Amino acid sequence: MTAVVEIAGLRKTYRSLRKGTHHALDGLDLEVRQGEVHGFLGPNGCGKTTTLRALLGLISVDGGSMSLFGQKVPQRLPSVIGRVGAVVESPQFFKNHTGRTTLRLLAKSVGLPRGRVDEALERVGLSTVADRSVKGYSLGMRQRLAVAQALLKKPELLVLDEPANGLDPAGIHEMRELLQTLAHDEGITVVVSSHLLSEVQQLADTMTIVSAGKRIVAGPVDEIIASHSGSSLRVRVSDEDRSRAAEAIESLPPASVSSNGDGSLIVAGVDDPAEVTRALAAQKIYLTHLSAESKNLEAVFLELTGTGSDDVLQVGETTAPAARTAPEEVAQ
Ligand SMILES: Nc1ncnc2c1ncn2[C@@H]1O[C@H](COP(=O)(O)OP(=O)(O)OP(=O)(O)O)[C@@H](O)[C@H]1O
Repeated sequence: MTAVVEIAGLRKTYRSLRKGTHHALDGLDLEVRQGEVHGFLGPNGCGKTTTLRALLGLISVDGGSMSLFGQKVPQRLPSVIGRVGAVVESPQFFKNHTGRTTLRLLAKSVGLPRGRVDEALERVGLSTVADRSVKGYSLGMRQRLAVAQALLKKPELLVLDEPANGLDPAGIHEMRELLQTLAHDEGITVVVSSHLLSEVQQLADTMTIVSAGKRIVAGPVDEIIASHSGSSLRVRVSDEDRSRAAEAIESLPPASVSSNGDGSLIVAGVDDPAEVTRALAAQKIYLTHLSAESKNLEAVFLELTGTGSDDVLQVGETTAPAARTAPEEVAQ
């Protein structure tokens, strides 16, 4: 499949008197293939927005190369930008206008036929509320209106920066369904940045995990999780049997046993739980609990990026990242 987005070795340095030199992008690579939903995942401040803004020609970079549909960016951006729909800044709307008027004005300003408006409203599921003023829209409806705005020009690539930010679970679900439909039914390539681990896990086909301006890993979401997740077993026995149980399990090479805060034994290196039950039964130790533990994307993400729980929101959390006081960009 053709690469729709190709970024190699991207560098962006910010300098300010107060904070000194900061490498927002430190040789970042990103590749997105046609027709996939690609999750661009990383903790707050790792460089996602900077990358997307650079790709869309909104900021300059200091090094590296970028292309869209095989055309060098920013040099050839004018020849391909018509194929890209993007929402990278928080969408601002005139609140007294209806959804339909908002899109009509936009379509008119860029010379698009009026018929596109109804089509776009239909695709994002806003047709029935199109004649209500935007001030009565929920955040999820506004996000969908922003996507409709990006869809007006019938893009082949849709770039969305944190589209789930601030949405409630129902809004996140709707956004996910919309983006998957656009990608899988209509063949639009979708790039979504996110710090919401569960969201990428549920939404994307492929992903790039970024930390401190660098790509840490990229590939199909399932493969990344599978290749980084080691399964383990959680075993519980009575308190008096616990140390004998640990010894019995450790006699099964290459098993290793560690204690968990709740009194369970966590066993790694044993694929077949029956081996554990056999080893314990041979010592006349009987289980009160046995279960398989598997790592989710959050555990993989924390392991790969080396980020602590202070740096990254937890699975399912939908709060917007804390506001940042960004020093002024200094021309390079
Ligand atoms: N205009 C600017 N001037 C100085 N530093 C900036 C500027 N814009 C971004 N940065 C810094 O560059 C780094 C990357 O920021 P960026 O917004 O790309 O991160 P992000 O991954 O999108 O995070 P978030 O999800 O919090 O927006 C951060 O440390 C940020 O403080």
